[in-house]
Amino acid sequence: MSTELPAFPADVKTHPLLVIDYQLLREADESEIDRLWEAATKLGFWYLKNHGAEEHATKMFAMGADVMALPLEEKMRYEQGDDGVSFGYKAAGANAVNASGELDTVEFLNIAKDDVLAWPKHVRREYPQLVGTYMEPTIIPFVKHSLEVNNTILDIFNERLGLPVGSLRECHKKDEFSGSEARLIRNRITDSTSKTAIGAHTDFGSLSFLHNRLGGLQVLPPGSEDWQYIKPIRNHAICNVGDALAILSGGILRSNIHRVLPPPGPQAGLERWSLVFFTRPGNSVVLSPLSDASSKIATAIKNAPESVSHIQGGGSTSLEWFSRRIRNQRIANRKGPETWLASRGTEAVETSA
Ligand SMILES: O=C(O)CCC(=O)C(=O)O
Ligand SMILES: [Fe+2]
Repeated sequence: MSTELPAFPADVKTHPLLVIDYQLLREADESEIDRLWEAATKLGFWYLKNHGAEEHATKMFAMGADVMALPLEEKMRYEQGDDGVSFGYKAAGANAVNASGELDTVEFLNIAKDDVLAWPKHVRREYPQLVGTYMEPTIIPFVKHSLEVNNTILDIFNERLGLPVGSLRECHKKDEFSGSEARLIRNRITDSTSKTAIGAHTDFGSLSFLHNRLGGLQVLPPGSEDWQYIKPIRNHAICNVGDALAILSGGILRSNIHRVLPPPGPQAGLERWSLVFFTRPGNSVVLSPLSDASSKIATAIKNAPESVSHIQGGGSTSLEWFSRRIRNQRIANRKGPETWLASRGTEAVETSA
């Protein structure tokens, strides 16, 4: 993909994020860890620099361009289906973006971390053959690096949450099947500059490691009525906390609602590509606050206002949580606005209020 993209417009309001230096996190720099903690607990989004994944991401975008150029008929042979499984291809228009059932405009390719780590075996599903040619040079290095970055951050949160060493790692075991996946996203040029590409949502899992080249991502900051753009910054990833970690931490870590629109200003009219690695808990992990393991989490739950009771997760397993959310956003499963509501995670209370 060309790096000569038009700049993000200067006259569009953006929401600033703290810039966290991954190398400093690795060196256990206390003041950097303080800043990460502030970002993760207040908004739940931050920029990450010096993360070492930039080259891997560039190669992933090239892989994505190649694979997405396959005929639709070929991609549809690997479609994710309507049963609440994410892995595989998702065509544009297969998901709702809101309760009235408007259609999304993005296509995805979701590659399971379990298939990547087991390669050349397929343990979760098959992908277009072309994907296989990119496994060793491109996909495996990207996924391994992304896991390393997210695990480093999980270990920091583990300590700050006062959990026994390794508790969060135990919830995200490398060898347990999970919903963890790499996602390549293409938003084709549409004739609208305002049509929602991905509807408002919180991420389903624990940590998302996102690579953006063009604008379009927006957050609804806590207490705000206005959606605000997150400006892509070269060589900076965007990281955010998802529902699973918000629930496990008793709401101390924030899973913030976000959405994607077509790129703004002079970037409008360009195809938008993005890339995410999602770290999600092992399928068997029960999504409930880890109150028994941490007095900080127990206190957070005790003091939580009634309005955030959704943060308790309801005790479903990670697999159930994840499947429910995916299944109910599929337009093929839509019965009415209730289907959209059934796809909601920790954003439910805030958005329906
Ligand atoms: O494309 C983006 O910038 C964000 C994608 C996203 O929010 C998601 O896939 O969950
Ligand atoms: Fe997201």
